[in-house]
Amino acid sequence: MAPMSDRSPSSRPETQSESAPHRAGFACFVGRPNAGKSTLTNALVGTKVAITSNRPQTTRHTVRGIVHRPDAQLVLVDTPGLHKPRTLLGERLNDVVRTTWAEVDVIGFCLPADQKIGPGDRFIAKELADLKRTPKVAVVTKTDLVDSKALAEQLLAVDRLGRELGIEWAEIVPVSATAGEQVGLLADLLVPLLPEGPRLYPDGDLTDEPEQVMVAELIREAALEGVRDELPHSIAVVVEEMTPREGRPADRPLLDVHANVFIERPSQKGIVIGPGGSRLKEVGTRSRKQIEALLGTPVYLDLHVKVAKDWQRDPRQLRRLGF
Ligand SMILES: Nc1nc2c(ncn2[C@@H]2O[C@H](COP(=O)(O)OP(=O)(O)OP(=O)(O)O)[C@@H](O)[C@H]2O)c(=O)[nH]1
Repeated sequence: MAPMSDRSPSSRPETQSESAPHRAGFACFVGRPNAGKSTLTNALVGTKVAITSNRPQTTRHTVRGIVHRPDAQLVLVDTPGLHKPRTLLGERLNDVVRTTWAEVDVIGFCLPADQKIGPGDRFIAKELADLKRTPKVAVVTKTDLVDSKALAEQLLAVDRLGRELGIEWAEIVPVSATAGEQVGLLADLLVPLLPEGPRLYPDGDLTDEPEQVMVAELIREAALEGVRDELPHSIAVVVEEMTPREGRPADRPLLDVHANVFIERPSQKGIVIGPGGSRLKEVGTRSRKQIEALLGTPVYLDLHVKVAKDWQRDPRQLRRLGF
């Protein structure tokens, strides 16, 4: 195994970027729900682009974050978790995941340091083993949650898993995205696995996800906070309109955002709206702040809760909701 080399971003000679060929390509993080994929994407990119939550399976859209370096451009594709499909939506999500895996230049397999490797991890690892050509980096996440002994054991367990399933890890890297530990090193190790080539996106781009989709994701994230476990899959958010308010002075702009929160059944309405509308108000306040931070402008957010009956099972509804 080749974990934890002592290379660090600061130890790289400045001149290397001039002599080494420029590399550019795509990487995606896979792993079971809650493995820390979105948080890691954000830490690498340095700004909030993917949606994190302490609830599983919140990442719906393929959100790309882009790491710009003098020597490379690393485009991160954040996929939903692969899981046992129970609905049409579940099947579509799994298709999205597999298609993404086959297209990227390198896959980062995220395994949390604080949890034993379980059936969920093995399920994904077996799928990875079938993808012979794509280099795979095992990323042991959340290292801040364990001591060094437990971390060492986890690194060995990951090594064993690879050997057992015939996966040759290009690297095994422990990171903590929240503490910012080894995040730069991970980028250093991913870059050499990318093909040589010019940059794929202009400098400064952080994501090519349309703003409306990111705004919808932020609202969805806020709407999922603190609700019952079964509700997450029943919520979809569509931003209907985002327009600058007319007649505002140039130094005090306001962006009007109109969004619909779709649920599957009328009985779920109460959960989302809360007593006297209190919950929805909270969701609005929380997501508005995030949207303002994302877009850098004050926002007026208008949220409506609507019932789209059994939207997860209806192909027509799925298309309308952006799946
Ligand atoms: N302590 C600690 N917590 C972390 C770290 N990375 C992620 N988390 C937490 O783990 C939870 C899940 O993180 P996410 O990044 O949303 O996980 P994910 O793999 O993208 O999850 P899905 O979207 O459900 O597939 C969140 O509560 C994060 O705050 C880390 O490095 N340290």
